[in-house]
Amino acid sequence: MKTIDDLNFSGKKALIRVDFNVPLDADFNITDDNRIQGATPTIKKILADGGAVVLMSHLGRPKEGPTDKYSLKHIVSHLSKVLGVEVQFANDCIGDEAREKAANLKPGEVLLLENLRFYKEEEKGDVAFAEKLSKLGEVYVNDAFGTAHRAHASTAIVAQFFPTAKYFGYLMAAELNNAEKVLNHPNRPFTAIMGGAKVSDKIQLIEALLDKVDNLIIGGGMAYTFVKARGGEIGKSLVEMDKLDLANELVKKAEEKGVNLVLPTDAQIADSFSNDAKTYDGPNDQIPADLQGLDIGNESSRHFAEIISASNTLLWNGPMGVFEFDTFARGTKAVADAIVAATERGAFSLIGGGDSAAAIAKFEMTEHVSYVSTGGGALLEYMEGKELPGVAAINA
Ligand SMILES: Nc1ncnc2c1ncn2[C@@H]1O[C@H](COP(=O)(O)OP(=O)(O)O)[C@@H](O)[C@H]1O
Ligand SMILES: O=C(OP(=O)(O)O)[C@H](O)COP(=O)(O)O
Repeated sequence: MKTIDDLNFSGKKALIRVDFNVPLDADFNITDDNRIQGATPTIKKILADGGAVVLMSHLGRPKEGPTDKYSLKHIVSHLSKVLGVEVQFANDCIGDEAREKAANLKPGEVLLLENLRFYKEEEKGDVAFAEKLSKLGEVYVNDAFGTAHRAHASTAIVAQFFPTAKYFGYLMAAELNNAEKVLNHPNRPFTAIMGGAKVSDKIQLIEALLDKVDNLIIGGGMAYTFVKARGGEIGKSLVEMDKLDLANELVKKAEEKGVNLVLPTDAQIADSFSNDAKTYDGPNDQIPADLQGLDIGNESSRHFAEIISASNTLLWNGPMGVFEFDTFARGTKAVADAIVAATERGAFSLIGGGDSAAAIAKFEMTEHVSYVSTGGGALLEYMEGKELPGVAAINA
């Protein structure tokens, strides 16, 4: 893997694709800067070498052209603080201003370009647009793991203009190494814990994992589709009626492959989708018609924790319940606690997926697991065995 360690950036201008698609509140404060922190070592190494840095990113999914809401100018002051450098900003990612500011950049200086997605050419992977971007640096670095599953102008196409001067940043390298370690060199037993809302989002990952894991724990909203498929009564719980056969097939496949597929047995049953709901723990296949399961029950939490405790590699994707409400965060917290305890006695734990990372952050456990991925969709696609365009473009 060609990383930025293979080059001394002294006197060089690096064009770095980062993923600064960070969550902002109504006052444009960054609510989670994991992705900015993640790209910092790459930027600092290049500056320390005596190089200059031009940063490019998208923010959100702007529909039509420049909008204040999606401007990257909102992150400049925070980024300056994190880097300890006064970051310059270009109000457009291409054009005269960007060109001049990039041309005048001195060693040790950093320029951030405006949101790439203000041009539809970015997502279309337009070659002419990529070429314009390529003029802003002499070396191309991709450190945008969170966007590596997109074949966009700045993540993939631009690399062709740097045939001998394209490198992976440290974040990209760390993400790929950790994902690879879990997938291909896990210490056993290897347990995957899947949760979240929908089976349909995770189906390919579940199938791919059946060839890799010893235990596959399924919790969260998606577990009810499995319970329903077995003929259980799940009340108003989340279900995908068109995925019942698929759920049964997955259970059968797991049996054939000798994978221990573990479903919850009880649920925290609620009378409404709210933090103030009245709740009780009961069997998740006997939920009254007007009620719904919004978390796994305590019996399931204990069972999941036992399996996690006995594991040496852990992959967690998706919460066990509606953890955004404290009332339904108990199961997710129990799983997080078990993962932290296993990590402390030497297991390797990889946390992926936007909501699992948010849950770990909410419980202030980010420092107590082995690795929290900055990728949601990108990590899932990598784990499913797909080639990521952002990775392929550097390796080409
Ligand atoms: N039992 C449940 N009923 C309804 N929603 C649930 C349930 N369990 C989890 N969820 C919701 O699933 C969402 C996360 O799903 P998903 O996006 O698939 O996870 P991730 O982003 O980690 O991949 C969370 O917002 C959570 O509230
Ligand atoms: O937030 C992102 O991905 P994620 O929602 O899968 O974590 C990336 O920045 C990619 O954004 P996109 O899904 O709009 O291409």
